[in-house]
Amino acid sequence: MKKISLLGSTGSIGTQTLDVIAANNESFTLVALACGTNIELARKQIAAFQPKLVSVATPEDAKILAGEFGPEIEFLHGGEGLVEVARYSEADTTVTAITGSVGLLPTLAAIEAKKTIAIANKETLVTAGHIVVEAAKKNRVALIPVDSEHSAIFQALNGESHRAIERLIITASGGSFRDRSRDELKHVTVEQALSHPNWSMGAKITIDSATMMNKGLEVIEAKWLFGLDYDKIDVLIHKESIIHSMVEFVDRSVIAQLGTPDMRVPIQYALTYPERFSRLDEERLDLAAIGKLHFSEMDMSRYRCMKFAYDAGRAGGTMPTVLNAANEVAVARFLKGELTFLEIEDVIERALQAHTIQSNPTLEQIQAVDQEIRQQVSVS
Ligand SMILES: NC(=O)C1=CN([C@@H]2O[C@H](COP(=O)(O)OP(=O)(O)OC[C@H]3O[C@@H](n4cnc5c(N)ncnc54)[C@H](OP(=O)(O)O)[C@@H]3O)[C@@H](O)[C@H]2O)C=CC1
Ligand SMILES: CC(=O)[C@@H](O)[C@H](O)COP(=O)(O)O
Ligand SMILES: [Mn+2]
Repeated sequence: MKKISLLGSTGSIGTQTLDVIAANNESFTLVALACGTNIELARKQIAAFQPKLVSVATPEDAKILAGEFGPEIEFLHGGEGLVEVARYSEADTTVTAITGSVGLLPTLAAIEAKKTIAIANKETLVTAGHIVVEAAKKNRVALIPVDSEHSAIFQALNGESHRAIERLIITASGGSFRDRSRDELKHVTVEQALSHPNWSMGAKITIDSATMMNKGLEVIEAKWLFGLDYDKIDVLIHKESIIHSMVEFVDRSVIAQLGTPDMRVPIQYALTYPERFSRLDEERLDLAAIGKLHFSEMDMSRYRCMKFAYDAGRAGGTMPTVLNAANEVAVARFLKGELTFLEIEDVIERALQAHTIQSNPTLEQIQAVDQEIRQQVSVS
Protein backbone atom coordinates (compact mmCIF):
# COMPACT_ATOMS: atom_id res chain seq x y z
CA MET A 1 0.00 0.00 0.00
CA LYS A 2 1.49 3.35 -1.07
CA LYS A 3 0.89 6.06 1.55
CA ILE A 4 0.30 9.49 0.07
CA SER A 5 0.52 13.00 1.42
CA LEU A 6 -1.22 15.60 -0.77
CA LEU A 7 -0.52 19.35 -0.85
CA GLY A 8 -3.33 21.29 -2.57
CA SER A 9 -6.10 18.71 -2.12
CA THR A 10 -8.95 21.09 -3.01
CA GLY A 11 -7.52 22.24 -6.35
CA SER A 12 -7.74 20.86 -9.86
CA ILE A 13 -4.75 18.50 -9.54
CA GLY A 14 -5.57 17.78 -5.89
CA THR A 15 -9.14 16.62 -6.56
CA GLN A 16 -8.01 14.53 -9.53
CA THR A 17 -5.29 12.96 -7.37
CA LEU A 18 -8.02 11.97 -4.91
CA ASP A 19 -10.00 10.47 -7.83
CA VAL A 20 -6.96 8.35 -8.69
CA ILE A 21 -6.48 7.28 -5.06
CA ALA A 22 -10.18 6.38 -4.73
CA ALA A 23 -10.14 4.39 -7.98
CA ASN A 24 -7.12 2.39 -6.74
CA ASN A 25 -7.86 2.12 -3.04
CA GLU A 26 -6.35 -1.34 -2.81
CA SER A 27 -2.95 0.19 -3.73
CA PHE A 28 -3.06 3.80 -2.45
CA THR A 29 -4.13 5.44 0.78
CA LEU A 30 -4.18 9.13 1.72
CA VAL A 31 -2.46 9.75 5.06
CA ALA A 32 -2.19 13.57 5.06
CA LEU A 33 -3.63 16.50 3.16
CA ALA A 34 -3.15 20.26 3.00
CA CYS A 35 -5.32 22.91 1.42
CA GLY A 36 -6.01 26.62 1.77
CA THR A 37 -9.41 28.17 2.38
CA ASN A 38 -11.89 25.82 0.68
CA ILE A 39 -13.06 24.33 3.96
CA GLU A 40 -16.35 23.03 2.64
CA LEU A 41 -14.54 20.74 0.20
CA ALA A 42 -11.79 19.89 2.71
CA ARG A 43 -14.48 18.70 5.14
CA LYS A 44 -15.87 16.27 2.53
CA GLN A 45 -12.39 15.04 1.65
CA ILE A 46 -11.49 14.42 5.30
CA ALA A 47 -14.71 12.49 5.84
CA ALA A 48 -14.15 10.39 2.71
CA PHE A 49 -10.40 9.67 3.04
CA GLN A 50 -9.80 9.85 6.81
CA PRO A 51 -6.24 11.27 6.67
CA LYS A 52 -4.34 11.39 9.96
CA LEU A 53 -2.92 14.87 9.45
CA VAL A 54 -4.59 17.93 7.88
CA SER A 55 -3.40 21.47 7.34
CA VAL A 56 -5.52 24.46 6.29
CA ALA A 57 -4.65 28.12 5.78
CA THR A 58 -5.93 29.68 9.01
CA PRO A 59 -5.89 28.74 12.71
CA GLU A 60 -9.62 29.50 12.89
CA ASP A 61 -10.48 26.89 10.24
CA ALA A 62 -8.09 24.36 11.82
CA LYS A 63 -9.92 24.82 15.13
CA ILE A 64 -13.38 24.43 13.58
CA LEU A 65 -12.37 21.21 11.79
CA ALA A 66 -10.65 19.82 14.90
CA GLY A 67 -13.91 20.35 16.81
CA GLU A 68 -15.85 18.49 14.13
CA PHE A 69 -13.52 15.53 13.57
CA GLY A 70 -12.13 14.94 17.08
CA PRO A 71 -8.69 13.89 18.31
CA GLU A 72 -8.07 11.05 15.84
CA ILE A 73 -7.00 13.61 13.24
CA GLU A 74 -4.34 16.25 13.87
CA PHE A 75 -5.09 19.73 12.46
CA LEU A 76 -2.40 22.29 11.65
CA HIS A 77 -2.37 25.54 9.70
CA GLY A 78 -0.32 27.95 7.61
CA GLY A 79 3.21 27.52 6.26
CA GLU A 80 4.29 25.26 9.12
CA GLY A 81 1.27 23.04 8.56
CA LEU A 82 2.18 22.69 4.87
CA VAL A 83 5.72 21.63 5.80
CA GLU A 84 4.45 19.06 8.35
CA VAL A 85 2.02 17.54 5.83
CA ALA A 86 4.76 17.43 3.17
CA ARG A 87 7.13 15.51 5.44
CA TYR A 88 4.55 13.48 7.38
CA SER A 89 6.35 10.44 8.81
CA GLU A 90 3.81 7.87 7.61
CA ALA A 91 3.82 9.02 3.98
CA ASP A 92 6.13 7.56 1.39
CA THR A 93 5.05 9.80 -1.52
CA THR A 94 4.23 13.52 -1.44
CA VAL A 95 2.15 15.01 -4.25
CA THR A 96 2.88 18.73 -4.62
CA ALA A 97 -0.32 20.11 -6.15
CA ILE A 98 -0.25 23.53 -4.52
CA THR A 99 0.04 26.64 -6.72
CA GLY A 100 3.00 29.00 -6.62
CA SER A 101 6.41 29.31 -5.01
CA VAL A 102 4.75 28.86 -1.60
CA GLY A 103 5.35 25.19 -2.47
CA LEU A 104 9.12 25.56 -2.23
CA LEU A 105 9.70 25.03 1.51
CA PRO A 106 7.24 22.12 1.82
CA THR A 107 8.80 20.45 -1.24
CA LEU A 108 12.29 20.79 0.25
CA ALA A 109 10.98 19.44 3.57
CA ALA A 110 9.50 16.40 1.80
CA ILE A 111 12.78 15.79 -0.03
CA GLU A 112 14.77 16.03 3.20
CA ALA A 113 12.34 13.53 4.75
CA LYS A 114 13.14 11.24 1.78
CA LYS A 115 9.65 11.12 0.31
CA THR A 116 9.22 10.32 -3.37
CA ILE A 117 7.95 13.55 -4.93
CA ALA A 118 5.14 13.54 -7.51
CA ILE A 119 5.72 17.11 -8.63
CA ALA A 120 2.94 19.20 -10.16
CA ASN A 121 4.01 22.49 -8.55
CA LYS A 122 6.19 23.79 -11.40
CA GLU A 123 6.79 27.22 -9.78
CA THR A 124 9.02 25.53 -7.19
CA LEU A 125 11.38 24.28 -9.90
CA VAL A 126 11.27 27.61 -11.70
CA THR A 127 12.12 29.70 -8.66
CA ALA A 128 14.79 27.41 -7.16
CA GLY A 129 15.46 24.54 -9.57
CA HIS A 130 19.13 24.18 -8.69
CA ILE A 131 18.35 23.89 -4.98
CA VAL A 132 15.48 21.42 -5.41
CA VAL A 133 17.41 19.18 -7.82
CA GLU A 134 20.52 19.24 -5.65
CA ALA A 135 18.49 18.35 -2.55
CA ALA A 136 16.80 15.48 -4.41
CA LYS A 137 20.17 14.16 -5.55
CA LYS A 138 21.69 14.44 -2.10
CA ASN A 139 18.76 12.63 -0.47
CA ARG A 140 18.41 10.09 -3.32
CA VAL A 141 14.82 11.12 -3.85
CA ALA A 142 12.99 10.77 -7.17
CA LEU A 143 11.17 13.78 -8.65
CA ILE A 144 8.42 12.20 -10.77
CA PRO A 145 6.73 14.68 -13.11
CA VAL A 146 2.97 15.19 -12.99
CA ASP A 147 2.79 18.08 -15.47
CA SER A 148 1.41 16.49 -18.67
CA GLU A 149 4.30 17.57 -20.93
CA HIS A 150 6.98 16.43 -18.50
CA SER A 151 5.20 13.15 -17.86
CA ALA A 152 5.11 12.67 -21.64
CA ILE A 153 8.86 13.31 -21.90
CA PHE A 154 9.54 11.07 -18.90
CA GLN A 155 7.54 8.28 -20.56
CA ALA A 156 9.20 8.85 -23.96
CA LEU A 157 12.66 8.77 -22.40
CA ASN A 158 11.93 5.58 -20.49
CA GLY A 159 15.42 5.48 -18.99
CA GLU A 160 17.29 6.30 -22.28
CA SER A 161 20.78 7.65 -21.85
CA HIS A 162 21.14 11.41 -21.60
CA ARG A 163 23.62 11.31 -24.49
CA ALA A 164 20.95 9.87 -26.79
CA ILE A 165 18.73 12.97 -26.53
CA GLU A 166 18.91 15.49 -29.36
CA ARG A 167 16.12 17.75 -28.06
CA LEU A 168 12.83 17.89 -26.21
CA ILE A 169 9.78 19.19 -28.07
CA ILE A 170 7.23 20.57 -25.62
CA THR A 171 3.78 21.08 -27.10
CA ALA A 172 1.67 24.17 -26.34
CA SER A 173 -2.04 24.51 -27.00
CA GLY A 174 -1.89 28.30 -27.40
CA GLY A 175 -4.43 28.71 -24.59
CA SER A 176 -7.67 30.67 -24.53
CA PHE A 177 -6.54 33.23 -27.12
CA ARG A 178 -4.70 31.00 -29.55
CA ASP A 179 -6.74 32.24 -32.52
CA ARG A 180 -6.49 35.99 -31.69
CA SER A 181 -3.89 38.53 -32.83
CA ARG A 182 -2.07 40.72 -30.27
CA ASP A 183 -4.29 43.61 -31.31
CA GLU A 184 -7.35 41.61 -30.34
CA LEU A 185 -5.92 40.99 -26.86
CA LYS A 186 -6.22 44.62 -25.71
CA HIS A 187 -9.72 44.33 -24.31
CA VAL A 188 -10.12 40.65 -23.42
CA THR A 189 -11.87 39.86 -20.13
CA VAL A 190 -10.93 37.66 -17.20
CA GLU A 191 -13.81 35.37 -18.05
CA GLN A 192 -12.56 34.92 -21.63
CA ALA A 193 -9.00 34.29 -20.43
CA LEU A 194 -10.26 31.61 -18.02
CA SER A 195 -11.83 29.59 -20.81
CA HIS A 196 -9.15 27.10 -21.87
CA PRO A 197 -10.03 25.18 -25.05
CA ASN A 198 -8.73 21.76 -23.89
CA TRP A 199 -8.10 21.60 -20.16
CA SER A 200 -10.07 22.40 -17.02
CA MET A 201 -7.47 23.75 -14.57
CA GLY A 202 -7.03 26.22 -11.71
CA ALA A 203 -7.28 29.94 -12.48
CA LYS A 204 -3.58 30.79 -12.24
CA ILE A 205 -2.33 28.15 -14.67
CA THR A 206 -5.20 28.89 -17.07
CA ILE A 207 -4.11 32.54 -17.30
CA ASP A 208 -0.48 31.39 -17.64
CA SER A 209 -1.57 29.23 -20.54
CA ALA A 210 -3.27 32.22 -22.22
CA THR A 211 -0.14 34.42 -21.88
CA MET A 212 2.10 31.43 -22.82
CA MET A 213 3.93 31.90 -19.53
CA ASN A 214 2.82 28.38 -18.64
CA LYS A 215 4.96 27.08 -21.49
CA GLY A 216 7.82 29.34 -20.42
CA LEU A 217 7.64 27.94 -16.88
CA GLU A 218 7.51 24.44 -18.39
CA VAL A 219 10.69 25.03 -20.39
CA ILE A 220 12.50 25.94 -17.16
CA GLU A 221 10.82 23.00 -15.37
CA ALA A 222 12.11 20.67 -18.14
CA LYS A 223 15.63 22.06 -17.83
CA TRP A 224 15.72 21.02 -14.17
CA LEU A 225 13.82 17.75 -14.42
CA PHE A 226 15.80 16.42 -17.39
CA GLY A 227 19.11 18.26 -16.94
CA LEU A 228 19.29 19.74 -20.46
CA ASP A 229 20.47 23.09 -21.83
CA TYR A 230 17.86 25.52 -23.13
CA ASP A 231 19.19 25.00 -26.69
CA LYS A 232 17.86 21.46 -26.46
CA ILE A 233 14.34 22.43 -25.39
CA ASP A 234 11.93 23.57 -28.10
CA VAL A 235 8.26 24.51 -28.01
CA LEU A 236 5.78 23.64 -30.75
CA ILE A 237 2.21 24.90 -30.96
CA HIS A 238 -0.23 22.00 -31.19
CA LYS A 239 -3.74 23.20 -30.61
CA GLU A 240 -5.44 19.88 -29.86
CA SER A 241 -3.28 18.89 -26.81
CA ILE A 242 -3.27 15.26 -27.98
CA ILE A 243 0.50 14.91 -28.32
CA HIS A 244 1.61 15.89 -24.83
CA SER A 245 5.29 16.28 -25.82
CA MET A 246 8.06 14.49 -27.70
CA VAL A 247 11.71 13.56 -27.53
CA GLU A 248 13.94 13.64 -30.59
CA PHE A 249 16.92 11.31 -30.26
CA VAL A 250 20.32 11.66 -31.92
CA ASP A 251 19.38 9.09 -34.58
CA ARG A 252 16.43 11.39 -35.58
CA SER A 253 13.91 8.99 -34.12
CA VAL A 254 11.12 10.92 -32.37
CA ILE A 255 9.05 9.40 -29.58
CA ALA A 256 5.81 11.13 -28.61
CA GLN A 257 3.30 10.39 -25.88
CA LEU A 258 -0.36 10.83 -26.85
CA GLY A 259 -3.66 10.69 -25.05
CA THR A 260 -6.91 12.52 -24.44
CA PRO A 261 -6.37 15.67 -22.33
CA ASP A 262 -6.95 14.07 -18.92
CA MET A 263 -4.61 14.90 -16.03
CA ARG A 264 -5.57 11.73 -14.18
CA VAL A 265 -3.31 9.83 -16.62
CA PRO A 266 -0.02 11.57 -15.67
CA ILE A 267 -1.10 11.78 -12.01
CA GLN A 268 -1.74 8.04 -11.91
CA TYR A 269 1.50 7.29 -13.74
CA ALA A 270 3.47 9.37 -11.23
CA LEU A 271 1.94 7.27 -8.45
CA THR A 272 2.29 3.85 -10.10
CA TYR A 273 5.70 4.35 -11.77
CA PRO A 274 7.45 2.16 -12.87
CA GLU A 275 4.23 0.14 -13.19
CA ARG A 276 1.09 1.05 -15.13
CA PHE A 277 -2.36 0.46 -13.68
CA SER A 278 -5.37 -0.15 -15.88
CA ARG A 279 -7.88 2.62 -16.69
CA LEU A 280 -9.93 0.54 -19.08
CA ASP A 281 -13.26 2.19 -18.21
CA GLU A 282 -12.00 5.63 -19.24
CA GLU A 283 -12.34 7.35 -22.60
CA ARG A 284 -9.75 6.11 -25.10
CA LEU A 285 -7.95 8.16 -27.73
CA ASP A 286 -9.75 7.89 -31.07
CA LEU A 287 -7.45 9.39 -33.71
CA ALA A 288 -9.77 8.48 -36.56
CA ALA A 289 -12.52 10.55 -34.94
CA ILE A 290 -10.11 13.47 -34.42
CA GLY A 291 -8.96 13.19 -38.04
CA LYS A 292 -6.24 15.86 -38.08
CA LEU A 293 -3.63 17.21 -35.69
CA HIS A 294 -2.21 20.70 -36.23
CA PHE A 295 1.25 22.12 -35.56
CA SER A 296 2.81 25.56 -35.93
CA GLU A 297 5.97 27.34 -34.89
CA MET A 298 6.24 29.29 -31.67
CA ASP A 299 6.19 33.05 -32.35
CA MET A 300 8.17 34.87 -29.65
CA SER A 301 6.82 38.29 -30.64
CA ARG A 302 3.20 37.13 -30.40
CA TYR A 303 3.91 35.41 -27.07
CA ARG A 304 6.29 37.74 -25.25
CA CYS A 305 6.21 35.68 -22.03
CA MET A 306 7.82 32.82 -23.92
CA LYS A 307 10.83 35.03 -24.67
CA PHE A 308 10.95 36.37 -21.09
CA ALA A 309 11.13 32.79 -19.82
CA TYR A 310 13.88 31.62 -22.17
CA ASP A 311 15.89 34.78 -21.42
CA ALA A 312 15.41 34.46 -17.66
CA GLY A 313 16.24 30.74 -17.77
CA ARG A 314 19.39 31.32 -19.78
CA ALA A 315 20.46 34.20 -17.52
CA GLY A 316 19.97 31.88 -14.52
CA GLY A 317 20.77 32.99 -10.97
CA THR A 318 17.87 34.95 -9.48
CA MET A 319 16.26 35.81 -12.85
CA PRO A 320 13.84 32.85 -12.89
CA THR A 321 12.80 33.79 -9.33
CA VAL A 322 11.99 37.31 -10.57
CA LEU A 323 10.10 35.92 -13.56
CA ASN A 324 8.02 33.65 -11.36
CA ALA A 325 7.27 36.11 -8.55
CA ALA A 326 6.39 38.94 -10.96
CA ASN A 327 4.15 36.57 -12.91
CA GLU A 328 2.36 35.26 -9.80
CA VAL A 329 1.52 38.78 -8.65
CA ALA A 330 0.65 40.08 -12.12
CA VAL A 331 -1.73 37.17 -12.74
CA ALA A 332 -3.38 37.67 -9.33
CA ARG A 333 -3.83 41.37 -10.15
CA PHE A 334 -5.31 40.55 -13.58
CA LEU A 335 -7.76 38.16 -11.91
CA LYS A 336 -8.78 40.96 -9.51
CA GLY A 337 -9.30 43.38 -12.40
CA GLU A 338 -6.34 45.60 -11.49
CA LEU A 339 -4.38 44.92 -14.71
CA THR A 340 -5.43 44.34 -18.31
CA PHE A 341 -4.35 41.12 -19.99
CA LEU A 342 -1.46 42.71 -21.90
CA GLU A 343 -0.29 44.61 -18.82
CA ILE A 344 0.69 41.24 -17.30
CA GLU A 345 3.58 41.15 -19.78
CA ASP A 346 4.56 44.79 -19.18
CA VAL A 347 4.74 44.29 -15.43
CA ILE A 348 6.93 41.18 -15.77
CA GLU A 349 9.21 42.87 -18.30
CA ARG A 350 9.77 45.86 -15.98
CA ALA A 351 10.61 43.60 -13.04
CA LEU A 352 13.12 41.60 -15.11
CA GLN A 353 14.76 44.73 -16.54
CA ALA A 354 15.14 46.38 -13.14
CA HIS A 355 16.68 43.36 -11.44
CA THR A 356 20.39 42.99 -10.75
CA ILE A 357 21.10 39.30 -11.07
CA GLN A 358 22.65 37.31 -8.23
CA SER A 359 24.32 34.14 -9.44
CA ASN A 360 24.02 30.73 -7.78
CA PRO A 361 21.66 32.10 -5.11
CA THR A 362 21.12 30.44 -1.75
CA LEU A 363 17.64 29.60 -0.50
CA GLU A 364 17.71 32.76 1.66
CA GLN A 365 18.64 34.93 -1.32
CA ILE A 366 15.84 33.39 -3.38
CA GLN A 367 13.32 34.02 -0.61
CA ALA A 368 14.50 37.63 -0.27
CA VAL A 369 14.26 38.30 -4.02
CA ASP A 370 10.85 36.61 -4.17
CA GLN A 371 9.53 38.92 -1.41
CA GLU A 372 11.12 42.04 -2.87
CA ILE A 373 9.64 41.42 -6.33
CA ARG A 374 6.20 40.65 -4.89
CA GLN A 375 6.17 43.99 -3.06
CA GLN A 376 7.44 45.85 -6.10
CA VAL A 377 4.98 44.29 -8.54
CA SER A 378 1.95 44.62 -6.30
CA VAL A 379 2.05 48.40 -6.84
CA SER A 380 3.80 48.88 -10.20
N1 LIG B 1 -4.52 22.00 -13.15
C1 LIG B 1 -3.77 21.31 -14.01
O1 LIG B 1 -4.29 20.60 -14.89
C2 LIG B 1 -2.28 21.39 -13.94
C3 LIG B 1 -1.63 22.05 -12.89
N2 LIG B 1 -0.29 22.04 -12.80
C4 LIG B 1 0.37 22.72 -11.68
O2 LIG B 1 -0.15 22.17 -10.47
C5 LIG B 1 -0.23 23.17 -9.46
C6 LIG B 1 -1.67 23.26 -8.97
O3 LIG B 1 -2.49 23.71 -10.03
P1 LIG B 1 -4.07 23.64 -9.94
O4 LIG B 1 -4.49 22.37 -9.31
O5 LIG B 1 -4.58 23.99 -11.28
O6 LIG B 1 -4.37 24.84 -8.95
P2 LIG B 1 -5.72 25.18 -8.15
O7 LIG B 1 -5.78 26.66 -8.05
O8 LIG B 1 -6.88 24.47 -8.75
O9 LIG B 1 -5.45 24.56 -6.72
C7 LIG B 1 -4.46 25.04 -5.87
C8 LIG B 1 -4.47 24.29 -4.57
O10 LIG B 1 -3.46 24.81 -3.72
C9 LIG B 1 -4.06 25.26 -2.49
N3 LIG B 1 -3.31 26.42 -2.03
C10 LIG B 1 -2.99 27.52 -2.76
N4 LIG B 1 -2.26 28.38 -1.99
C11 LIG B 1 -2.15 27.80 -0.77
C12 LIG B 1 -1.53 28.18 0.47
N5 LIG B 1 -0.87 29.34 0.59
N6 LIG B 1 -1.63 27.32 1.51
C13 LIG B 1 -2.28 26.14 1.40
N7 LIG B 1 -2.87 25.73 0.26
C14 LIG B 1 -2.81 26.55 -0.79
C15 LIG B 1 -5.50 25.56 -2.84
O11 LIG B 1 -6.30 25.52 -1.66
P3 LIG B 1 -7.73 26.26 -1.52
O12 LIG B 1 -8.37 26.21 -2.87
O13 LIG B 1 -8.40 25.41 -0.49
O14 LIG B 1 -7.49 27.65 -1.06
C16 LIG B 1 -5.77 24.41 -3.79
O15 LIG B 1 -5.99 23.23 -3.07
C17 LIG B 1 0.29 24.47 -10.11
O16 LIG B 1 1.65 24.63 -9.83
C18 LIG B 1 0.09 24.21 -11.60
O17 LIG B 1 0.98 24.94 -12.41
C19 LIG B 1 0.50 21.40 -13.71
C20 LIG B 1 -0.08 20.76 -14.77
C21 LIG B 1 -1.51 20.72 -14.98
C1 LIG C 1 -2.47 19.99 -18.37
C2 LIG C 1 -1.17 20.67 -18.36
O1 LIG C 1 -0.13 20.05 -18.21
C3 LIG C 1 -1.14 22.12 -18.53
O2 LIG C 1 0.12 22.66 -18.19
C4 LIG C 1 -1.45 22.31 -19.96
O3 LIG C 1 -0.34 21.87 -20.68
C5 LIG C 1 -1.78 23.70 -20.31
O4 LIG C 1 -1.79 23.77 -21.66
P1 LIG C 1 -1.04 24.87 -22.51
O5 LIG C 1 -0.17 25.68 -21.65
O6 LIG C 1 -0.32 24.10 -23.56
O7 LIG C 1 -2.21 25.66 -23.03
MN1 LIG D 1 1.56 21.32 -18.58
